[in-house]
Amino acid sequence: MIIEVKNLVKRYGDLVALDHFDLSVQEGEIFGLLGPNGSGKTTAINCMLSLLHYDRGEVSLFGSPMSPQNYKSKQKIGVVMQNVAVFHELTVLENIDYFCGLYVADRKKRRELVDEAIDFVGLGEYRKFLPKKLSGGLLRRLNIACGIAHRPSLIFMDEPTVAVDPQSRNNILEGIRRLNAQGATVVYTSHYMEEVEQLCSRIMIMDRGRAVATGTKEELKAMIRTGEKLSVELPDLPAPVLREIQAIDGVRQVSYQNGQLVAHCMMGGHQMIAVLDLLRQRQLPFGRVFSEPPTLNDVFLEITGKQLRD
Ligand SMILES: Nc1ncnc2c1ncn2[C@@H]1O[C@H](COP(=O)(O)OP(=O)(O)OP(=O)(O)O)[C@@H](O)[C@H]1O
Repeated sequence: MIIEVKNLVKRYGDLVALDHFDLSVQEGEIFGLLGPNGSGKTTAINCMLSLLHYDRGEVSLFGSPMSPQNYKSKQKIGVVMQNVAVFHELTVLENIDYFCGLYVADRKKRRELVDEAIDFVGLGEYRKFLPKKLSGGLLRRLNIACGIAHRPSLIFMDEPTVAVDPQSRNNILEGIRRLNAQGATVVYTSHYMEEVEQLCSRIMIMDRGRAVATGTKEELKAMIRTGEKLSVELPDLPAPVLREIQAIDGVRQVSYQNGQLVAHCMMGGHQMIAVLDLLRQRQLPFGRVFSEPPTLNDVFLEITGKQLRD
């Protein structure tokens, strides 16, 4: 295991930010920490990095205990924090060179690494720009370049796509995939479930400082009873027929609003044919039909009783 966290407890006064938190990450993974605001993702990362004191528990990185003095491990780690942390007096190139210089003393080698990092995040035409001249998305890309230029083998990224434009978001996500393909293990926090689903090989869903479920997205979705969500466009649906649909085996919950029937179904059933057959038998014409698999929000909702997004 490249990361092994056991029984971590972190309190801020009376608030328990991490509540007996365990985590194992294997080399080569893109591991997602998914949870709503305040669930403890940033605190978990800061504890793993020894940036925060914790009350209890153990953190081991690269097979050895992590501590503020463990410089051997620190050299192999890249960190992209939630808040952009760059020097506003330095240009794009100077910023990346500065952060890379904390790890790589050799100037020639550093020049190569900095150039690679600039290409990597697509900031080639902005090398001489000061950060204040960059858009929010470009600034985030600079933040990433500063965190990864020294070619770390373990990268922590804390919500790197918050408030960025779609082009920069795609650039960032694609970049993370490439870093991973080049051998880096990535721990990625987000409260965007779609992003985590697309990117991560395994996901931990967090709530109130605890891991509520961990697995691949398929494993997580198999943990719940919620199955597909069926939507059928139809101009009219009398209430008695709606009740008949509700009574179909495997249909959990139905609603009809603005010409759209929505049926939430149980996992493992095939209720679409039964629902459409019933509409046909009742001579109710319908238009487009959609079927959506359960989302990680459904997983979160079923386990915690709350929506992932507040
Ligand atoms: N320095 C601090 N002092 C007191 N409470 C804190 C401090 N930092 C975090 N907290 C609290 O600890 C809990 C976990 O916060 P944390 O920032 O780790 O969550 P998060 O999942 O990263 O949230 P976000 O998505 O908003 O970054 C929250 O209730 C937060 O208010």
